[in-house]
Amino acid sequence: MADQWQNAMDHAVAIAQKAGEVVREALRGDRKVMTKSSSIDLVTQTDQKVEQLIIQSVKERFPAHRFIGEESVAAGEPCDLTDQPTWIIDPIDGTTNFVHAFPFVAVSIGFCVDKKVEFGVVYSCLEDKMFVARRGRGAFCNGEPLKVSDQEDIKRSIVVTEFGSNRDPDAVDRIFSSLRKIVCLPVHGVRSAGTAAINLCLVASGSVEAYYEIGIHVWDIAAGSLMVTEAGGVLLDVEGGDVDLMSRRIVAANNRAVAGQIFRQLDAFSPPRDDALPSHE
Ligand SMILES: O=P(O)(O)O[C@H]1[C@H](O)[C@@H](O)[C@H](O)[C@H](O)[C@@H]1O
Ligand SMILES: [Mg+2]
Ligand SMILES: [Mg+2]
Repeated sequence: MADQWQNAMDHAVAIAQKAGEVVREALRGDRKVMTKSSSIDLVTQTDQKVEQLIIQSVKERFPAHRFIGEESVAAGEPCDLTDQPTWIIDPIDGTTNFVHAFPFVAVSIGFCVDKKVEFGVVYSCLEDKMFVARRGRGAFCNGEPLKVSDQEDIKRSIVVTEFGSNRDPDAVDRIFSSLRKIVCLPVHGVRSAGTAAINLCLVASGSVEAYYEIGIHVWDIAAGSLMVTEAGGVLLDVEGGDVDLMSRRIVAANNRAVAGQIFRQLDAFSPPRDDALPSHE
């Protein structure tokens, strides 16, 4: 059966590729760094330029579609997810990596209809890996199908997480207490790529068993979350309920056994929801 969203997905892949060229080119020159909510919440002109490039090109092709973009929300646009076709864009996921030339930087484009992610595109620009997932049709990296790890024991797993940009002492204490419990299970290892989108692709690829984070935003995870489920993995909230893309909390794992062993260690907290803020932190 023909795929209703094939044209949009092809467009997303093409524009992610083009955005990746802009990111790679920008890495060859100086990067002017600005800050958003705090001194460690970074943004560059490249983040803004890439977001505009993506939005303009999608608008020309699909004028009725809506957008949630990280840098547009930072500039005061609403973060409203309706039932209408909506592109959810993180122009550079891993801006801190980009600023420091730490080599994991992604362009992340999710596409939702009726609040469900229909497709996700994550382009890992420096690895030149194009991850694509289509709801009900699988997840792929450079055309090769992705499959999660079949490990069921957290003690034989690698877990990925991030510290994020929240330095509120209570949040930092909870992040460390959760991490301590996970490290001491013990797990084989803990890693951080510095980008939620790539972390989710690592779960989808079977390179790690799980990823969790509190404090991410919908644009960090919209595309990568579908990569995980289409590769056979699961998503949960950090307290074990259903994942909510606007809640800023996620556990992504290869299976329910590992996801359950993760969320039970977590000292959960609730940052302000993406859909409850006039503009994001
Ligand atoms: O702001 P960008 O788009 O680079 O995204 C974020 C990452 O994706 C998080 O996992 C990560 O923890 C950081 O909060 C980072 O800000
Ligand atoms: Mg991001
Ligand atoms: Mg970003």
